[in-house]
Amino acid sequence: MPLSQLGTTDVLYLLGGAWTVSYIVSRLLRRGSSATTPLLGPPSQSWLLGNRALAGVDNEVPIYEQWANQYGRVFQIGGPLGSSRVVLCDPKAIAHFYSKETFTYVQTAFAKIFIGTFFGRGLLMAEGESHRRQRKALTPAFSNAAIRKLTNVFFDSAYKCKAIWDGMLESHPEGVVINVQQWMNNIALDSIGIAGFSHNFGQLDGKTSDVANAFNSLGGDDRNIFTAFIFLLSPYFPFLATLPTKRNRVMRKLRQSLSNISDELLERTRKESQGGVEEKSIIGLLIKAENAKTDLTLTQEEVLAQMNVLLLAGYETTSISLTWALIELCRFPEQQRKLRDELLSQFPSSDPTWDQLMTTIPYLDAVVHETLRMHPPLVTTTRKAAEDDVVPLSAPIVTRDGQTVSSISVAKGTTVSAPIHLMNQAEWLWGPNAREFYPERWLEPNFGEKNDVQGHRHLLSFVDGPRTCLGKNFALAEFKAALSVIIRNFTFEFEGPEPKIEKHISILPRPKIAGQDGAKVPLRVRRVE
Ligand code: HEM
Repeated sequence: MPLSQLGTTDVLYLLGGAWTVSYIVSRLLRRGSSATTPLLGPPSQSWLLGNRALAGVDNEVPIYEQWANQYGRVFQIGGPLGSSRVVLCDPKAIAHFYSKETFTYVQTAFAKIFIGTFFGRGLLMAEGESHRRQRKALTPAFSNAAIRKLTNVFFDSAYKCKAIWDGMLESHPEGVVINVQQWMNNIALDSIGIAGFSHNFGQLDGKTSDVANAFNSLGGDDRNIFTAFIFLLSPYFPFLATLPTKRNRVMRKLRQSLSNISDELLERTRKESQGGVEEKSIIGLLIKAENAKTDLTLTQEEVLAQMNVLLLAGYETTSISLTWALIELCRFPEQQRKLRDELLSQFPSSDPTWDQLMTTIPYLDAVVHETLRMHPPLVTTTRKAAEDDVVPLSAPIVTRDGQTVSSISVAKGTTVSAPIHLMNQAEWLWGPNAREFYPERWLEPNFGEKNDVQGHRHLLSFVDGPRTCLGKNFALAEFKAALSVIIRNFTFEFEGPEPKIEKHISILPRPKIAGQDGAKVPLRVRRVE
């Protein structure tokens, strides 16, 4: 049934059910805890829907910045059904919040159930000691030495894409229009498959995989109210996940194909120990390390769940970032030329090594970080306080009852969030051109001087603390390798005047050119002559 055909009574029943569950859970969580400091914040338009200022907005940053300026660097927003969340925009408060992740600040109940049900009990949903143990087991597989060995996987994927585009352009010197988002997905999925767990999904060989289908399905390409409803409730009522809906069938196939891939990988690592080919993939290294120990730190189920974690954390994030880089380089042709000139002058006929990618191509580094600054794939971190906490501030704020405070109390059960996109683009941290794509800022001698945000290069795109992105070096190597091949060989332009870019709601928000059906970013691509 399409959403528009839902009656008012249906909607009220749905909301009533959701409210009852969330009310009971939040009462249970708050029992015996102290109170959160009363904070200023934008008014809610209604108890039922909360503050609606962010609903359907493509760019939330100016709204958050205005609230931070008006109410202080820590404020409160009303959510649906009388709920509220504390928003931290103060660098010291954010550093404290991230440092206490997995113990004091934990995934919200829904996020935990969602990740656990659909992607297994891996690192992303683990908390506290279990998270620490799993992270310790996984970390060596992401070392610089390990990523260095994987760099050719990223180049191979980019060159496969290049070969296909060359074919498409052979008899079209005027260029062809290509939906680049699809190709960045193909590069990212094949790369994470091979580098993550030695499996070629074959997206760049013209195959379609169950994994790509599952992501499209979760990403809302087949939205309908019935499947969406079953999907949203199935974490709470597991039998719903067994109903024969299209999405459940797709998810079953995803689990089955990942389980087959992990069996193959286990078989290969066994053969390797008897003198086969060296296993370089992240999960392959993990299995090898686990096999070498007498006391296993990860269960078999956890090893399989880490494959899902790599897919969930590493596929869309990288393809979205690559797509955004191409969009920005179309908006700014001068920057596109400058990047190509740098790459062609340093690497006219060879590819950079991993060390060169990481350290000696400054403008590529600037474009990559500027893209991650302007378009963090994850725009906010939202967590629940698992215990009472006191959050220190770098500058005092005035509370709702007129007190000036230099720290705030957060009661157990409170929802707290850090707006990654705002902290990456706030004028008070990045200067008056904060909301412009300007890679040159990364090359300025006094860059970052006034910015106290902790995180990779003052960005929160990879967050900070115990949950900081484990695949950061993998992601940066892949982003830089793929972009270097593509920009050296092709030019990109919008068809006609600069189009409006909208948000396509998927597992993570993706860019789309306004008016396109689905998450499409068609650009005119020409060969560099
Ligand atoms: C541009 C690309 C990427 C960005 C911006 C990014 C960003 C992030 C962010 C924000 C988190 C924290 C998630 C949370 O708190 O819920 C995270 C976690 C994680 N990322 Fe990435 N990521 C990227 C690519 C990758 C890649 C390619 C991999 C793996 C190959 C990866 C592996 C992970 C893992 C394993 C975690 C979980 C860490 C933990 O819970 O301890 N990421 N990433």
